[in-house]
Amino acid sequence: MTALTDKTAAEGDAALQADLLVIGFGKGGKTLASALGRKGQRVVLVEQSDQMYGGTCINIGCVPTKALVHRSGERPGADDPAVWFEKNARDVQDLTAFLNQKNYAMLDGIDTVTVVTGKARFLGPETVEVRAGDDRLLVSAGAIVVNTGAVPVVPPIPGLRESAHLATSTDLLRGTELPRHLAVIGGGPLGLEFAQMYRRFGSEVTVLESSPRLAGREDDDIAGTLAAILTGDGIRVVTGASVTEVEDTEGGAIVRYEIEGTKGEVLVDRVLAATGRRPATNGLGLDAAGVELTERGAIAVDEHLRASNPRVFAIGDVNGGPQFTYISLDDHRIVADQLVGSGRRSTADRRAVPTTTFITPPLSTVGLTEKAAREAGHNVKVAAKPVAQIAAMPRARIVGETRGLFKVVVDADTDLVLGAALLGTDSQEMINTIALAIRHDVTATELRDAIYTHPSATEALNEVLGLL
Ligand SMILES: Cc1cc2nc3c(=O)[nH]c(=O)nc-3n(C[C@H](O)[C@H](O)[C@H](O)COP(=O)(O)OP(=O)(O)OC[C@H]3O[C@@H](n4cnc5c(N)ncnc54)[C@H](O)[C@@H]3O)c2cc1C
Ligand SMILES: NC(=O)c1ccc[n+]([C@@H]2O[C@H](COP(=O)([O-])OP(=O)(O)OC[C@H]3O[C@@H](n4cnc5c(N)ncnc54)[C@H](O)[C@@H]3O)[C@@H](O)[C@H]2O)c1
Repeated sequence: MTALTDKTAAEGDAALQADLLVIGFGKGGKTLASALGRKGQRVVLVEQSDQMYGGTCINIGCVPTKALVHRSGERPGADDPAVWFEKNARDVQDLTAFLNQKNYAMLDGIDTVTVVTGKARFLGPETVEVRAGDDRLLVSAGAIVVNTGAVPVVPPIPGLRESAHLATSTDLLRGTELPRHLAVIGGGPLGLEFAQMYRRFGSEVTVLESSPRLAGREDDDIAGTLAAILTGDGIRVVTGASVTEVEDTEGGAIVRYEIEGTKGEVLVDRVLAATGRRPATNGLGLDAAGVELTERGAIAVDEHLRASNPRVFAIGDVNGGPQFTYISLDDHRIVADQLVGSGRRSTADRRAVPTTTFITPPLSTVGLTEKAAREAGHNVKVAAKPVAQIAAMPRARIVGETRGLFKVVVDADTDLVLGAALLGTDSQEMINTIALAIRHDVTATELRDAIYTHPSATEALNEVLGLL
């Protein structure tokens, strides 16, 4: 059993009985396993790959991408871009290897937690089989939490799946070669972060997005500023594009597309499929467990994240909720509350969940857009100012990043903040302050007149909200 777990090998067991079984080493699952293990519960945490201790975020998601985004802005002009990229890619891979081992040790170091490395599959409502090669272990548990994440979608574009040049985000993060020309199919957060970071490392980049514009949910002024920043960086952004075919040739892959009947094509050496991620439920044997799926293939859960089998919970990307690490973390709070708390916490408690797309400068949002607020019938006031014109925010000039637009949407009748879209330096920090204000009914006037540190980005609120 050594392939599965050192602890069972020592005891020679082929079956484990636990209070809690967590399938998948994601953010919510590992936090739950750690919390309940520290309370003395017998916990088994199963992860299918030793490359994934700690889950998507630290190994193939948030951490390596943001580390590369940061490093992409630091290239010394004279350096060979390919050499510089390779060095940085290796540095970031070292960082994720370090965090992976830290995560393993963090859980394995708890006496009552057993980390099992193998692929889990339900055999029945309360029994799971874990396999690694020829090794097999049966685990039964009072509560079972599925935290298996999501996997990239490769769209059914003729020639794409067969192309030698196809890459998922995971493939790119595990490589060290700088593409000469990268095509990115899909202009969502993942596509844009990769597009801009490769561009800044020195690749030519073409983004092919099927929607009529980028950031389709955002107001026109924010979406327009975003597009101008990306094209200003030399990224070719093609919107309204229907990608019709990918054909491998000697010189790379030809990606063909159409916009309203007009054909176009681009020759590239790498094609990133960035068209979303779907819940990872394949091979989990959910039928055997009596666990139902939604129409979109996620595990169907109630507001306490309980599945149709009441012993089973689903947390993180696999339950079809917003795909963010901090949502997986919050999911763990709800399940912990069910297992060892008051049982009152639920997904309905969530208000004003912020997002950040980590392009440079970052785009951070929370709550309603101006358009959505008007459509919802609010009497709307808007404060918006280009970052370059915000005199009270020297931070932008200090860090040499003055691009962007800050916009806050306020209810004119109540003075409460309805939403914000902050495209500008350090907005990934500022947005958390605005989200907290929305959640706790802090008014726009109070936010405007608050004392902020200097020179920070948040102090822009003193000036921008003064426009109301
Ligand atoms: C490139 C990229 C960048 C991202 N950037 C951000 C960001 O900046 N901020 C943000 O908040 N979110 C970001 N995300 C999204 C975020 O990473 C995910 O929403 C989050 O990691 C999901 O966590 P989770 O808890 O659902 O599970 P995951 O962390 O995905 O973990 C699931 C684990 O389950 C394992 N597993 C699957 N099936 C089995 C099985 N049958 N048996 C055993 N183990 C199994 C998998 O190997 C995996 O380790 C990014 C995602 C990607 C891909
Ligand atoms: N900073 C962050 O928080 C961050 C970063 C990366 C990823 N993520 C998460 O990971 C998940 C996956 O991200 P994503 O950007 O891949 O997914 P997404 O679903 O958010 O965006 C996919 C984009 O691809 C476009 N698209 C779909 N099919 C297409 C096609 N055939 N041709 C061209 N365009 C097409 C869609 O219109 C959309 O704009 C998201 O849920 C996101 O929340 C988060």
